[in-house]
Amino acid sequence: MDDSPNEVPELNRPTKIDNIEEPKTVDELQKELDLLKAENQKTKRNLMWKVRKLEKDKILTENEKIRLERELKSLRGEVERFRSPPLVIATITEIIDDSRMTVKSSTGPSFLINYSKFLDEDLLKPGSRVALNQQTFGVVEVLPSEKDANVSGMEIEAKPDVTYDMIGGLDEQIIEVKETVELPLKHPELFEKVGIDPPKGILLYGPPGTGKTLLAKAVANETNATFIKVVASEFVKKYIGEGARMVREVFELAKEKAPSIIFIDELDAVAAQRLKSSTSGDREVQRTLMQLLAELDGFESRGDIGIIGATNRPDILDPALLRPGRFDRFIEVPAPNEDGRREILKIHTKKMNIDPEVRMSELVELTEGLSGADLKAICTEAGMFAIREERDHIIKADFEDAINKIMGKNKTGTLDDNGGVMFG
Ligand SMILES: Nc1ncnc2c1ncn2[C@@H]1O[C@H](COP(=O)(O)OP(=O)(O)OP(=O)(O)O)[C@@H](O)[C@H]1O
Repeated sequence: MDDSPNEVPELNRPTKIDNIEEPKTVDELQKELDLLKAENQKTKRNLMWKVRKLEKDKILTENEKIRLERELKSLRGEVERFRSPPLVIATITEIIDDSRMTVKSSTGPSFLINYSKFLDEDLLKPGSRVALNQQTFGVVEVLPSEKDANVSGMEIEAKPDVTYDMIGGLDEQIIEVKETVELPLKHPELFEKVGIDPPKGILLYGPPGTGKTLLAKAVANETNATFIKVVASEFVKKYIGEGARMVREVFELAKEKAPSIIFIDELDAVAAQRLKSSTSGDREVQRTLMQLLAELDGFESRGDIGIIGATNRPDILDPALLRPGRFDRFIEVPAPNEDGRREILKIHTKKMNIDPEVRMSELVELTEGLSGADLKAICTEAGMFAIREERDHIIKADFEDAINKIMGKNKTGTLDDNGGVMFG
């Protein structure tokens, strides 16, 4: 070791270290600082924008929450309403004083009940119909007159203008209907002479829109009968005892207007197989069905009243309804096959002004699986497309658009261009 005092020790001597960078100049540092500042500004702006968006989202979510709470409340109310027992219908027989009156309920017995002074006095008259709470027998509301109630559930036509030639693809069904409903109405003496009762009721069953109502109307037309249509689901809509009363009234009306055809659509609504009746709604359906059975059994089939039921669900019908002397003939009204569709399309395009390029066979092919009601809708729609384009005739594209619209999807098939008018 060398300890000479003149020598600077090794450690204190300035050395050059390779990997240390040259110090930055002030300018460079300033530039970096500016860059960082700009970066910070940008991040700050982004964050502020995000905060504003979140605040907006929060307000929207809060509004949505309020809306959903309101909806929940109204749905709860609705559920409560459905849970509440149906009301009893009664007719006022006498107003005793300003708080009491006597009523006769539609299920039979009479009651002396209290009523509120807040009800409209002008409406509270003997003969008015009121709805009563099932338990307390308090008057809940005064109902519109019976006539109004009837109109909503019943359709009456003196002589419908539907004829058999307006029905396509149901030739066999027409023959059967003629034999079972028309013949007894037109020639009751034939049955008398032979000594048998004419069939009372027939049941038309099949998918919706296939011509069941049309068939019933055509019979009424052919026999000059009044057509009375009721929709069975209307029987059991609201008030206890109302369904049975309506059934009674329909049969009374049919007798009054005889010859007549009673057409009961959606028969399954009151005639589904009896379940263990637990709710008062079920019991109401039962009562209505019992009344219907009683009317069917009770009236003498002299052939001047024909009863036609219709359903899409024959499988769920109560067998009691299908016994002899009730609805004992069943006629299937299926969706139309190829020939059926051709006939139906011919009927509905008869008066239409159609371009010769439209080929019937193509339309028949493209409409496989559709019902008579669908085919009618397609013809109407095709006409509408032509009107929209200010044409006075219907072209192939109109039909294609109409078929697509009715089928609810874009069918790929198109009509070919071979020409030839196929409409008769
Ligand atoms: N076979 C058919 N021939 C001609 N038009 C038909 C035919 N089937 C249905 N239509 C048309 O569809 C319309 C509805 O048919 P309709 O009311 O007879 O059907 P439905 O079987 O009684 O239906 P729902 O079961 O829905 O009561 C008719 O007014 C008619 O324009």
